[in-house]
Amino acid sequence: MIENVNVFARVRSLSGEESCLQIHHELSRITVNDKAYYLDDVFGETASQEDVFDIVGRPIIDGFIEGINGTIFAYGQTGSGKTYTMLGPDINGTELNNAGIIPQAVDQIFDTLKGKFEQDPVFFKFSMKCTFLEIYNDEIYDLLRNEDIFSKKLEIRVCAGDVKNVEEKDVTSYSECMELLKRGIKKRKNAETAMNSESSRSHAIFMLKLSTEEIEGDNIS
Ligand SMILES: Nc1ncnc2c1ncn2[C@@H]1O[C@H](COP(=O)(O)OP(=O)(O)OP(=O)(O)O)[C@@H](O)[C@H]1O
Repeated sequence: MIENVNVFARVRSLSGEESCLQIHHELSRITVNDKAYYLDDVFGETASQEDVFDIVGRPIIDGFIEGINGTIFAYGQTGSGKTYTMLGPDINGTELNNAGIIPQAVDQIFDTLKGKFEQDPVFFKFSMKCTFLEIYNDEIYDLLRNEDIFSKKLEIRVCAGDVKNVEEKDVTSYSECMELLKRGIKKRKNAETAMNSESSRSHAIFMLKLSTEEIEGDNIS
């Protein structure tokens, strides 16, 4: 069962080095230097991107399509595999191999919505908007703005709980959404760290806002 907050761990391979982490998948336990931690699930070095998405992403996306807000975020030190898990190893490549949580989520969302629409083109309607922000040195930048992002800092509207003047783009398909994602990623600030040759220097937030309308008899929901 999915709780309000679920916590997962994923261990990446260390190219030949010995790891101090041990994974016990059935017990959802990770052991670090003999200290055991129990989480909602744990993924070892052999877990695939699909394995991670099925447990971490799919329930959130199912809820999102039904109108429940959801967030998936990755946390870890530089080089630990956040970008790999969220996006995949080569998000800008022409072939999307080993797609991470975000591309798989976008695919599932449009697949489900288009299926619903094809079943009932008269009574089911949907629209989706996408925003992509980065937080760098405590400032917020819009990754989907056409002009130079360094010139436009944005502000959080605390009362409204959103970001002022952020660009919201309409998306109608998986490929449109992926184009925006790739465009935004190219604008992110990257630099090398000792642990990662292509380290992201900021926190990135990719958001989708979905509106649906279903007509059943006289009821519109
Ligand atoms: N599960 C995995 N399987 C294979 N390779 C992985 C895995 N996780 C990460 N890697 C590889 O490890 C390297 C670092 O991963 P990644 O860039 O995702 O780290 P990160 O946590 O996003 O780092 P940063 O915070 O510095 O941006 C990349 O070359 C990535 O392809």
